[in-house]
Amino acid sequence: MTLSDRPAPGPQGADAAALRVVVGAALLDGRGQVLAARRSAPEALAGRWEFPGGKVEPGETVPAALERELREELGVAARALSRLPGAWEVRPGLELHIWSARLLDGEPEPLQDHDALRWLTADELDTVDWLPQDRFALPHVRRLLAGDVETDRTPRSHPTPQP
Ligand SMILES: Nc1nc2c([nH]c(=O)n2[C@H]2C[C@H](O)[C@@H](COP(=O)(O)OP(=O)(O)OP(=O)(O)O)O2)c(=O)[nH]1
Repeated sequence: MTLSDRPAPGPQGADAAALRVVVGAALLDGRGQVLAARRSAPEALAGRWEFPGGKVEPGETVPAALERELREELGVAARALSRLPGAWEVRPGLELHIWSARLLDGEPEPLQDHDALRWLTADELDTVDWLPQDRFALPHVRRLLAGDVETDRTPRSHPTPQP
């Protein structure tokens, strides 16, 4: 059972006030690859892989938070597309949501919080050491990737290796 199955907060909104969302991006390149990022901090999480993103600030929408985090952490412009099913507890009061996102401009770089980035195909999703909660999202990401190949034909914003 995921946290999405819980009853909605009561009319006072007390649960909602206590609950914070961290949003991760399944950032697609339009060619069937998704970006994974290796955390550099804190020490307990360093070396584990995640979907780049961060906590939604008070008063901010989830898509806006995602787009802001991708600008700050990776230096890219991206558009949040839609939320994947599920919500997973990171710790009490903090739950993880994953959204699909499209890279619009820029080449992702590990500017903040990460020390490595990898574009992964569906077949490569299991080749990195994901944070535990992120593993629950992988079946949804795999489905997303199956529908991502050549969905748009605009030039990729990250370079193709030359022979
Ligand atoms: N960004 C991100 N965080 C994740 C994922 N999976 C997962 O368990 N987490 C956890 C790691 C952290 O405990 C927490 C997010 O914290 P964060 O440090 O990335 O948030 P933030 O960028 O907003 O940083 P701060 O304002 O707290 O300094 O959620 C994921 O896929 N992406």
